[in-house]
Amino acid sequence: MIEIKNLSYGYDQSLVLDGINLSYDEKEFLAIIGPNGGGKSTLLKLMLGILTPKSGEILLFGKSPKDVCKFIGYVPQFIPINKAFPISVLEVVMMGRIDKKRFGFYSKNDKKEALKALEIVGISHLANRRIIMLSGGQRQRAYIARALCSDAKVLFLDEPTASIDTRGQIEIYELLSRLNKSGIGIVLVSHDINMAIHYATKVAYVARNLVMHDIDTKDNFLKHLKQEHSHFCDVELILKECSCKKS
Ligand SMILES: Nc1ncnc2c1ncn2[C@@H]1O[C@H](COP(=O)(O)OP(=O)(O)OP(=O)(O)O)[C@@H](O)[C@H]1O
Repeated sequence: MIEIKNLSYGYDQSLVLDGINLSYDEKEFLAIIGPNGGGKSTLLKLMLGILTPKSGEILLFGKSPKDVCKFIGYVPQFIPINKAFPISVLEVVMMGRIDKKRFGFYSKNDKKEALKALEIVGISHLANRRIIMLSGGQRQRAYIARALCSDAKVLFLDEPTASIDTRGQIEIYELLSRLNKSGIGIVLVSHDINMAIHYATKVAYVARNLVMHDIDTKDNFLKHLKQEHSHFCDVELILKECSCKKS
């Protein structure tokens, strides 16, 4: 579903990503981890078609990302909220169907789909509340609902649990895991290695290059890190000596 071949990208002369290869299908819950400035968000933006590769190729569902945006739901890292604009949760979620509007109006079906998405993420009771009144975790659920109701086959999320408390983080990861099991692809950038390891089925470590790890079980992955990467710590994974296949 996502095929990346020999991808390189730099904002100026120097390369941020160099020779990246990745093969992903929607059955997987893929977490992209790595150090600050390693190129995680850049990789996500390339997969979304927001940026264009300097060299190499990215195919989503066999096509260029720009041609398949209707299958992609994106939850960005920062979503600015205009406090003076009293938009409701339901209205935010319906924005996911903006391309389906007819003559500038949402249909009954758009509203039905938005309510269904709110039901799935567990906050249908908050549909009429102003978005600024929600907690960080509830707001993040609303944005996931917005991405879902666009009929997305894969969700891309950039740091979905930043500034959410631990309980809220677990709930968001549980929700994403459930969505993944129901057939929706999940690709997320995370700094929280513990959460990523616990919920993801694949972990891509990105620091200019990409190293892919399969996670059959959390224990095996931690054992693997201990054996192969003696300087592993919670925040900075340094996998330069990694015996895993560098793709
Ligand atoms: N628009 C831009 N113009 C120039 N350089 C940029 C731009 N966006 C990112 N960079 C640089 O590209 C590199 C990779 O940035 P990116 O945001 O992809 O890293 P990241 O792994 O997501 O980092 P973090 O974990 O800190 O969010 C960094 O050195 C960053 O300064």
